[in-house]
Amino acid sequence: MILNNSSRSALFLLKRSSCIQSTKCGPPTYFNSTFSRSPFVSLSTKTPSAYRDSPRRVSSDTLINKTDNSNHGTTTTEQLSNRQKFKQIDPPLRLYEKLERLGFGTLRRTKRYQSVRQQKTKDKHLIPDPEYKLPLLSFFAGAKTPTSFPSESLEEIGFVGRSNVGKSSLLNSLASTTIVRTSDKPGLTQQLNFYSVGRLFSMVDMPGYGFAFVDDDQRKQWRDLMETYIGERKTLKRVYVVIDARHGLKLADIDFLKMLDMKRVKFQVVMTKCDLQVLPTLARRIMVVQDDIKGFRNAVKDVLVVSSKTGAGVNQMRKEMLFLVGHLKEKDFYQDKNKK
Ligand SMILES: Nc1nc2c(ncn2[C@@H]2O[C@H](COP(=O)(O)OP(=O)(O)OP(=O)(O)O)[C@@H](O)[C@H]2O)c(=O)[nH]1
Ligand SMILES: [Mg+2]
Repeated sequence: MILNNSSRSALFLLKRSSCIQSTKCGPPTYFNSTFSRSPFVSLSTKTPSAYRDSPRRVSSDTLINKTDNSNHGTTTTEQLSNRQKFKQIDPPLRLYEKLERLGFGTLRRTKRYQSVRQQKTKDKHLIPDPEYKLPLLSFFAGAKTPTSFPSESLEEIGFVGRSNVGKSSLLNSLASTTIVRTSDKPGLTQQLNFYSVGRLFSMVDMPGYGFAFVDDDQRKQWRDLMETYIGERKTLKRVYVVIDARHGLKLADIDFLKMLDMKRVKFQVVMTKCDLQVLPTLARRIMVVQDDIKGFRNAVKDVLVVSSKTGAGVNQMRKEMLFLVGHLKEKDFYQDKNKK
């Protein structure tokens, strides 16, 4: 029998379907799935991004709910995966404006953000903040045990966070220097390092917590050292909890925040490495983090956003620090400098 092209492919499809249904070929996994994808759709032909967004990657609960007829095709918030929920967060326009002003890029030219752009062009009288500079940074003490803490004199600001999150780099960036040692390998800072900022105040760089590559004894020793310092230091004015903007607050961070709250130490979350996020994702991440810290009594509600690499947001952080240690007058700090 001579077959033309179309009857050949029809025969091929018929054979393939009977093969899938027969046990000889092994049970195809997607047959049990509630997701009704045609078994003949070749996954390899999909683009990576399409594959990423494919319902196959969504948790099974979501999948089941999505195909549930009782919902009449609608999907409620509870049925969405965390990733989908994250994408649905709609940050307010003023947050985008703030991030643009801090130097975190500009919004894409989409219809959705047109109103922000129009609003911006109307604001012709924007006066940027002056450039704040910190005096020379100098290392004056390193402490591996509480007995080697230097005597209390200047007010201190501590920097904590998970390993490799960018604490030491942030100190360098704030003080426009490179004297603090940094590394792309976690666990470089292994003691409390005290740096004086001229005669204004001191910054204390601390080891990272939640570091899986050091042994438990070492980790406990660092944790005890930090807890003792934070709990007993009278000159400690504020603790900056540095987190990676790509990850938000992790369990180790929450655990540390609980300890700070218990010791009634005022702390503020600083999101760094913000250059590695696109603007809408960064804005959403900020909203999630702000929501996460709502329950902490000693948390400063505003989250600081910086990039040590590009310097975005660093000037704003310097301004906050100078105000905190009393070197910036209240009227200069609170005055809305952006309006005439
Ligand atoms: N892209 C980018 N990379 C950063 C930023 N800040 C720090 N890094 C990089 O992150 C890595 C870790 O930086 P460190 O400052 O050593 O991190 P750390 O938190 O002090 O690490 P430990 O001392 O090990 O706890 C380095 O390779 C830095 O170059 C940032 O804002 N943007
Ligand atoms: Mg470090």
